[in-house]
Amino acid sequence: MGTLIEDQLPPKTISSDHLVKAFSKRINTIWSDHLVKVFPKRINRRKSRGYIEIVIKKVRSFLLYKDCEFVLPSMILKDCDTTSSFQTQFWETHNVNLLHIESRPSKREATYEFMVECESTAENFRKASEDIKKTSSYFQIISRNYRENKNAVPWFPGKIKDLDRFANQILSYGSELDADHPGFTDPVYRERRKYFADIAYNYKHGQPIPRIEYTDIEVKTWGTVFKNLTKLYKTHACEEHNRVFPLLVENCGYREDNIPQLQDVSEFLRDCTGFQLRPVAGLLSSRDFLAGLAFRVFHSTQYIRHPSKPLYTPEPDICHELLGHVPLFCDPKFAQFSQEIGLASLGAPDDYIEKLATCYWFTIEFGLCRQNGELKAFGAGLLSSIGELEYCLSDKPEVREFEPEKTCLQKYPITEFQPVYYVADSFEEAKRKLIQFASTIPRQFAVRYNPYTQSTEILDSRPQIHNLVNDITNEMQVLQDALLKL
Ligand SMILES: C[C@H](O)[C@H](O)[C@H]1CNc2nc(N)[nH]c(=O)c2N1
Ligand SMILES: N[C@@H](Cc1ccccc1)C(=O)O
Ligand SMILES: [Fe+2]
Repeated sequence: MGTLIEDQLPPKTISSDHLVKAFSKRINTIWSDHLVKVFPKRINRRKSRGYIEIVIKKVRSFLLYKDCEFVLPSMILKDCDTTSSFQTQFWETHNVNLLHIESRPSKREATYEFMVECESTAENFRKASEDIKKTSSYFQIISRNYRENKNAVPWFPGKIKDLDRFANQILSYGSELDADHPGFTDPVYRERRKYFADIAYNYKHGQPIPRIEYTDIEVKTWGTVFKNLTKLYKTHACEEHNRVFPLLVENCGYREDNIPQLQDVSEFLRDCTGFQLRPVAGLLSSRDFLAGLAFRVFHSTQYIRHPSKPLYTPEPDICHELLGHVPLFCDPKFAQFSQEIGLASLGAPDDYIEKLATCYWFTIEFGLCRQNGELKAFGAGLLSSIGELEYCLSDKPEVREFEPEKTCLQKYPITEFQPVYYVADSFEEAKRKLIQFASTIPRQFAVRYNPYTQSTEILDSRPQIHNLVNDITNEMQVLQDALLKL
């Protein structure tokens, strides 16, 4: 992965164009970025105008990149209230490099809130933050570097667009195959994987997902998987999967001789539950992957498994995403359950991320459920693997009740059939248990997803909670109205 980024580093003489690129890469790639939220205590309310004019002293150019303003170090703030200009100088004297500063009307107090993005050594940052905390009425550090800073909340996306930052944080790039991968020695396959990885790497939120002309070999592989799996679904898949599948055939081109396009599927999903797909170049960390779910965004691969092993693949591929995951994300209760796992993960400590990832594994990937007294598969890893779909409902594996407190500790293999499966009574029941479990995660605030602004909100003040009460009261009104008219 490293090379991809280094290739784009600026040459020795720097044009402003190159700087823009370098800065955007830094924002995306340096994990030590700190996002600090500060309330200046003595803000002059009449004077503050909700924005900051920036004059850069030593470097003349003011850089604008997409919707972000990247501010060079050694700058001062002019023509805004004295508090924030004090603060900027303050960061400077502490040798903290400002990358981005933003002011917004606060949702917590009748004042403005400053979001400051900066980088520095851990020691300088600690000193500066201790000092600034004294002059602030609200102070929070949200950092990628949370392991070095015990006061920091692990960084998580605030706006849906922030998911663009995951693209270059993948654990393995799509074209880097392990030696035991069936496509490892196939140069044509590797080239193709690079092609897909690059599409995902360059994808930005809001763009349509590029359409793919799949090769004959790829379509044939899909056909084999599709034909064999659809035979099994009636007896092995849960009701929800069987209910939705015909709609995907009807609306999204699910056919033996056609690999559906992610864009078409994503649009259909949005109509069903508001879920959407986003292409991904490789494996994401559990933290990033789960955070996507909080926004009802599912990171999907676009390539297909190697033709030599159509019935089993050691990693997710388009068969797994489209045949395993998509049908269930069309189900409202399942969608809610999935988002709930995502929301619980935001800002959670590492050990809890692992526990949630394990719950994800034994439900969304490999879960079973009880329907009309029979066991059925709802996990996507089962619904996309002919071998494992039959195996999981045989009498060979061990089956236990889904109990997040216990399930979250279970170790599991990734490249072979699961020795243990967990059963949920219904998605609603699983969600209820999970919310209960999530309330044990140590976190100083509640998080809520605002679908209107497609952003996550940290709820840690009275005004925000009042707003929530207000929203719910409106909903209650609708409920009451509906009940009266029944
Ligand atoms: C959340 C859990 O760790 C899960 O296995 C995730 C990890 N990262 C991933 N990344 C991608 N691209 N696709 C996936 O299905 C997953 N699964
Ligand atoms: N084994 C699954 C793919 C998969 C791999 C890893 C995790 C989840 C799913 C299949 O063959 O379809
Ligand atoms: Fe999956």
